[in-house]
Amino acid sequence: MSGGDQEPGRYYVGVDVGTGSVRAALVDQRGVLLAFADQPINKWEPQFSHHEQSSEDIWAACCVVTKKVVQGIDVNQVRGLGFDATCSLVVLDKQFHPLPVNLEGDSRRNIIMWLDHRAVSQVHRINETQHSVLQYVGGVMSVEMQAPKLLWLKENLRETCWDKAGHFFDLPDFLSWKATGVTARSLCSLVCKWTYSAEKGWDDSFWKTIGLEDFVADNYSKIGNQVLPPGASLGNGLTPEAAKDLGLPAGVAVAASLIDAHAGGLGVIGADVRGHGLSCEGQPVTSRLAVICGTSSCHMGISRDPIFVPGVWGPYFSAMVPGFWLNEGGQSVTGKLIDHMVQGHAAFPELQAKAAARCQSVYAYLNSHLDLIKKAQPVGFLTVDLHVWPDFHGNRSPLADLTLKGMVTGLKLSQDLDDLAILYLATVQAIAFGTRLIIEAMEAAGHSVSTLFLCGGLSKNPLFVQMHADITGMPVILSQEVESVLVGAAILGACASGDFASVQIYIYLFHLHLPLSKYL
Ligand SMILES: Nc1ncnc2c1ncn2[C@@H]1O[C@H](COP(=O)(O)OP(=O)(O)O)[C@@H](O)[C@H]1O
Ligand SMILES: O=C(CO)[C@H](O)[C@H](O)COP(=O)(O)O
Repeated sequence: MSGGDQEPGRYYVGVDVGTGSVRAALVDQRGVLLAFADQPINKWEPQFSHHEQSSEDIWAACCVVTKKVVQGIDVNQVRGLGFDATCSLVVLDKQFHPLPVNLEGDSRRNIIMWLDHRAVSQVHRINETQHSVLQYVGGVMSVEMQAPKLLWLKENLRETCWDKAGHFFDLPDFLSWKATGVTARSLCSLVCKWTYSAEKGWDDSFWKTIGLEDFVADNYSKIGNQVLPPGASLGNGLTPEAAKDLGLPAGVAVAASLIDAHAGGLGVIGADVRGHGLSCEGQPVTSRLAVICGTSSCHMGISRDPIFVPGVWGPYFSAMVPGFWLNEGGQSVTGKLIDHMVQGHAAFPELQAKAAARCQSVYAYLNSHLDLIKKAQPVGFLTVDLHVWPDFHGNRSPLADLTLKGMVTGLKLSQDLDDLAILYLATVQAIAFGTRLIIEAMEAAGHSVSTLFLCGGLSKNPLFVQMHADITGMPVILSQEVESVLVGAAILGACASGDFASVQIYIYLFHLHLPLSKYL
């Protein structure tokens, strides 16, 4: 296998579809990010706990950002394209047209988002079966996975959606289909969200037991009966139509996709830490925990042998790094919770005005305000009387209880900027304690974690990063390239191009050039 000495001028494009926006990056063969673009995407919440998006809207945003990042280069030098996305459920009819996932019959809204909690009754019934596939999702299926959502559609939208549906895609797989016309699914999405086993395939008895025997009868054609490892090249690459949409030549290699958290994990877990005096230098990759922190946080730990951690998703074989088992802990709302607490506070308009006057983000302003009011004390002491329980959207891990709610204790009548700053700090601390609980559960089951590698939007917040280091007692490493999720997506494109033989080899090549910063 030839290594990193490729001829110059080979580019890869990574596209990352998060909850709130779509991002793209142009990356060279050394893993250096050369151009970045982002674009917000629409979200609808027609009822409490119902969260929907539009696949057409998302594809249009993918096209906008891709065109932007390749501006100014010879597009014939783009060798590969990789997508990652949130694990939301996309529904199309037999002719691949969007179908409504809502009672209003609005077919533009054809995606049930990952954080949608409408299928509570369905997931309870699925868990009551105690079917053996549940062992591989931490013992309890999450309402955020696809089986309960599919059952909800069958039970609630039979005529308008279920009977007409021809294709149910995880969003990452929808994007690779849209780009290539190939309906093959990624092993990542099917293993992590659809109960597919990398070793045994689909389990007919599971789908029959939960009342979705329809899939078995048609040999899983609607949910995927061709499965490829992330990074595998799809069909003949970009179709002429998709190529025109994206501003790239037809035939550019397109990779089987990854879920966004997994792309982030791939983007950071192989980081080369040599020469930074870090305790993790020389330790196995299995001692690293990648924490991808955006709207939610996902905690990705890998192992050579399967480890069953109650309340932590997995173990999933080869779903992120080929040949390794993956456990995925998670907190359903982290960035979204911080935004909710800060934006809902009475002093938010004052904060916005003061931050704008200093040309700062509200979070940079709050961090400096905390520095001011803490005086000589460590910042953590500001919250001795104020505590937050962060499960405002249930607990994903390790309690795996969607019924849990959030809580704040220690509130006073005052509602000034100091109160807002301290509430913000307590929220960040609560999230970091949540990460600590997840690590403790993983360690009790057999993982041995020594270092955290953070990425995602929240890793740009120094207070968030510092609290994770303080509260877990572990060093936290950040890649200098903050858009690590996009690096992960570009790794897929590089793999599909054939320039590198495997995802594993490419992780190490890419990371040789990424300087690190650390929090202790
Ligand atoms: N520079 C920053 N400082 C503080 N918080 C940030 C910063 N950038 C993004 N965030 C927070 O990160 C979250 C979004 O992260 P992102 O990775 O973009 O999410 P997603 O992938 O879910 O769309 C938001 O809650 C946002 O407030
Ligand atoms: O369940 C997931 C990963 O397994 C979701 O895709 C994820 O939690 C949503 O990601 P983000 O917070 O980055 O938008």
